[in-house]
Amino acid sequence: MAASGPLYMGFDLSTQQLKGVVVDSQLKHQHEAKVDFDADFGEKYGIEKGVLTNPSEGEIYAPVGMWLEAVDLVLSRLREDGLDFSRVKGVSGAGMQHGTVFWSQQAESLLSSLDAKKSLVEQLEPSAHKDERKGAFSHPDSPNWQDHSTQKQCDKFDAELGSPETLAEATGSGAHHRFSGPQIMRFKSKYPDHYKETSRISLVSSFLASVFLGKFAPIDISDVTGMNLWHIKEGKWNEKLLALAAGSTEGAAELKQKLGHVPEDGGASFGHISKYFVQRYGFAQDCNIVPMTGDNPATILALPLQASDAMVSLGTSTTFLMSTPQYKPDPAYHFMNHPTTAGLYMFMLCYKNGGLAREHIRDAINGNKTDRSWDKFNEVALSTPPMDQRSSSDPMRMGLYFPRPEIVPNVRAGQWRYEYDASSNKLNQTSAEQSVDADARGIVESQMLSLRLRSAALVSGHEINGKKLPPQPRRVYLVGGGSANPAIARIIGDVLGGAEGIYKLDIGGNACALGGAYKAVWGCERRGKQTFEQLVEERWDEDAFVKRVADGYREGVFEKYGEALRGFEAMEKEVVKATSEGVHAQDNEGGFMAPQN
Ligand SMILES: Nc1ncnc2c1ncn2[C@@H]1O[C@H](COP(=O)(O)OP(=O)(O)O)[C@@H](O)[C@H]1O
Ligand SMILES: O=C(CO)[C@@H](O)[C@H](O)COP(=O)(O)O
Repeated sequence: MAASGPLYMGFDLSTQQLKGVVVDSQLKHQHEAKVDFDADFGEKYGIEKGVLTNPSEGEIYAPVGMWLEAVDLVLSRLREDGLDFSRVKGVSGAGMQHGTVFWSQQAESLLSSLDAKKSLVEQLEPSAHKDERKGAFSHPDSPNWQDHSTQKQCDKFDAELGSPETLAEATGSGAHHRFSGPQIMRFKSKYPDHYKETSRISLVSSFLASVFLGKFAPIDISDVTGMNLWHIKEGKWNEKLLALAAGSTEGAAELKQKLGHVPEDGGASFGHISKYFVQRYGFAQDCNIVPMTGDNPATILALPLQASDAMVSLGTSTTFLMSTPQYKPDPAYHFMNHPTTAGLYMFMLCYKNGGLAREHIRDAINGNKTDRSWDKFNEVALSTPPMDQRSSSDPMRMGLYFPRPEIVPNVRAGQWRYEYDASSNKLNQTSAEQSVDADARGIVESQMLSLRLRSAALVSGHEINGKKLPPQPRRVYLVGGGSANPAIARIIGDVLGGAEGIYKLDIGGNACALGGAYKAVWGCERRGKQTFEQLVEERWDEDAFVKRVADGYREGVFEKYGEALRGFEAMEKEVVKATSEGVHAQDNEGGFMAPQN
């Protein structure tokens, strides 16, 4: 018997891939497909790890035409996977946060009159085909979240409302290089003609929603909080910050128009899918486009996350996510609107040196760049003792591994190694002459110590089998490409704890797209005021959807990392101070460093 019943589709347009996941009403996974930008388009667009770079200015960006090609390709791969598009009743998803897309004056008329016999890129971005016709974009590229060209603009954003603290209080974050407000400010001054020609500025998420909708889709209520332009508590654009980005008070009105209205409800359909997709792929005509959100907000929708749970997303970036009713902003981290539930917030830490920095150590351990296996990395990581401390009289060894300039803390690229004696609280910088093998455990410990340090105020104690445990997350859920790695999961449990353990979603590598698909289910099937959490809990199948992959809290080990935290915090302070004073031997601005053995 042919399968029936509605299906829901979620996308994840992130740094290195476009992924699509399809689920049914019961949240069960049905289909998935992906486009890998380097593998599928590396040569054509000249990208590496999904992006183009201009190191002299710290710019990192991606060609929008490539993403359009990816949309057609991922849909054709879903068709090859057997998807019956006529059953798809809702589409939602996510885009990497902060990135902006600049639409031209003729964009909406092009979007609404697409010919189903031709590809999206041919019609919307003809210049990607060396065609001189005007396309739908006033600028061909979208700044990527790894871009770090906006220090000057960030200084102005931090000062505009009085201090980084007041900016964070208003917008949920201090100024960050990648945030859309500082990026738009720089774009306007670098490309004044392109800015003038822009009819609409989308985020990556609302760009993707616009393509499916066939007209401009509004910016999402959660993703808008990654711009440094939205006043979270007032629920509206901050006029002073708009004027700063646009260069004048009159400019603020024009910018507000280019950004458009932001609806409060993350679940209300924007309308039906564009006829291009109905004719080309056979989507149902009444398929709804439900607001697409940022990749991290979508990730927290992939499971019924409780307030005391943490998610660690091991993608290109490493991010730490919690859903919380508390709003306690600070320039060191981010608070964002929850994508579905008013009154909840998403707490986030985001590191630029995540997956690529771990790969960098993996390649050094493997001794060559062609062997991409994680086996040796995992083997040495698990055979190295916590903090590389072989006996209690040895100092702890720790380091910072930043092949690219880092966000948390804001320092330029470099690699530093230290020894820390916890009993005397003494910290010494050591030379880079250490065996690279110790770096496998070292880099994961370093990343996790940073997360533990900064999330300490949000976690609380738990009682397990009548025993009181120190403050830590109840569960840690791992998602993103790196969640497939058991050694990394083990070390994460050692450092972060996790009263009930470390868990992984069944399709953890696709959690973000999955969260997007669940959002589509909620947008289309919610009853009255049913919240996203209520709907997901009602349909959640714990045994099928999540797996416990490692122990969390281990008595003794967790406490040892607690001691290491003091040294880690001091090390970071020393590195930040030294780099800001320019006293720094081993750094390397911009690109990747040569392995240091
Ligand atoms: N077995 C593994 N161990 C560690 N890292 C892995 C493993 N498999 C994939 N990765 C990492 O996952 C990253 C991609 O994750 P993904 O979530 O798909 O990225 P993004 O969403 O940023 O495009 C790669 O950079 C790679 O380093
Ligand atoms: O900048 C951030 C969050 O603030 C990044 O998390 C991006 O949203 C992209 O992440 P990947 O999914 O590509 O790692």
